[in-house]
Amino acid sequence: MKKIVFIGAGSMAEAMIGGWVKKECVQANKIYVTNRSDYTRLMYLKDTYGVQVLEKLADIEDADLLILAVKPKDAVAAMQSIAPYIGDHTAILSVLAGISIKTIEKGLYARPIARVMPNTSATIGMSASGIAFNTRVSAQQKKLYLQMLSAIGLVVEVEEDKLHAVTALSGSGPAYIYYLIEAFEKVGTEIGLPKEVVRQLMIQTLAGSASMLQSIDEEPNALRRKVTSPGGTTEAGIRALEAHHFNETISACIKSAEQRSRELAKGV
Ligand SMILES: NC(=O)C1=CN([C@@H]2O[C@H](COP(=O)(O)OP(=O)(O)OC[C@H]3O[C@@H](n4cnc5c(N)ncnc54)[C@H](O)[C@@H]3O)[C@@H](O)[C@H]2O)C=CC1
Ligand SMILES: O=C(O)[C@@H]1CCC=N1
Repeated sequence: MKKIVFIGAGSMAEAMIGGWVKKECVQANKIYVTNRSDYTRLMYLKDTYGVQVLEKLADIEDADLLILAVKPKDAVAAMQSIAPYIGDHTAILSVLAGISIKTIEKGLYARPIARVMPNTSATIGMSASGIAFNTRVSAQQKKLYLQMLSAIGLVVEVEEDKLHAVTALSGSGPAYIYYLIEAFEKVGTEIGLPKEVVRQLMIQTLAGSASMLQSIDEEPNALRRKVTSPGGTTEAGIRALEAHHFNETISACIKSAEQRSRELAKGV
């Protein structure tokens, strides 16, 4: 691909650009960025990653790929602004939460469209992404998208409707984990450790547990049992989690996010 244009230059665009440039998967000078009005932000991306700033919307005409990366509420306006200039051969990759392939086809006409739900860990090549395609995406294009997404982490192909679940779990997931670390830091300081020490200990604990799950062929439940001594500290902690409805809390979190993704699809 000679020209890839990001429509929207926020957190998710930066995470993908950062990941691709670092992994040398896409040459920075083939990536163009544009947004609604914040030119300083575009210059920051240019200076940091070596990407190009799109001079005017008409310059999308010869783009091979447009990446839709605005907020879902701005999607219709963004599509209306680019529709007059979009070239016949241009394919679309959307990272918009909720917004369906059908809506994108309505806004940008019949063309190859892929919807991906990455997460911000793309920055360090550790995204967990789900992807779905419309029928116009060729086998060769699919292969290319899967390669591009693999360069910034794990990618799993799913039916389009399942992207709501992917969004709720791994799209939003990093925020839940950061929230968890915030909670550990709060309580850790309450019971007498400096915040920095709590952070170090819990990041390592999180990374260690994730690596155990990746490298050892055992169920989470079995690994948990190995930590939990009868009558010990873990058992006391887990009992408190159960008493405070941990499973219901997680279930409410994921179902609310999934529901919100479905609402975004309806423009709510
Ligand atoms: N932030 C995240 O962790 C993830 C976000 N997403 C999706 O990525 C999309 C972008 O999210 P963020 O980067 O977090 O948002 P953001 O608010 O950081 O960035 C949005 C960008 O779109 C630009 N924009 C708004 N209207 C525009 C228009 N009409 N034309 C051109 N540019 C326009 C804004 O100026 C801004 O640069 C959303 O649809 C979100 O659902 C998907 C996965 C994870
Ligand atoms: O919060 C959001 O709507 C977006 C989608 C997944 C992560 N951030």
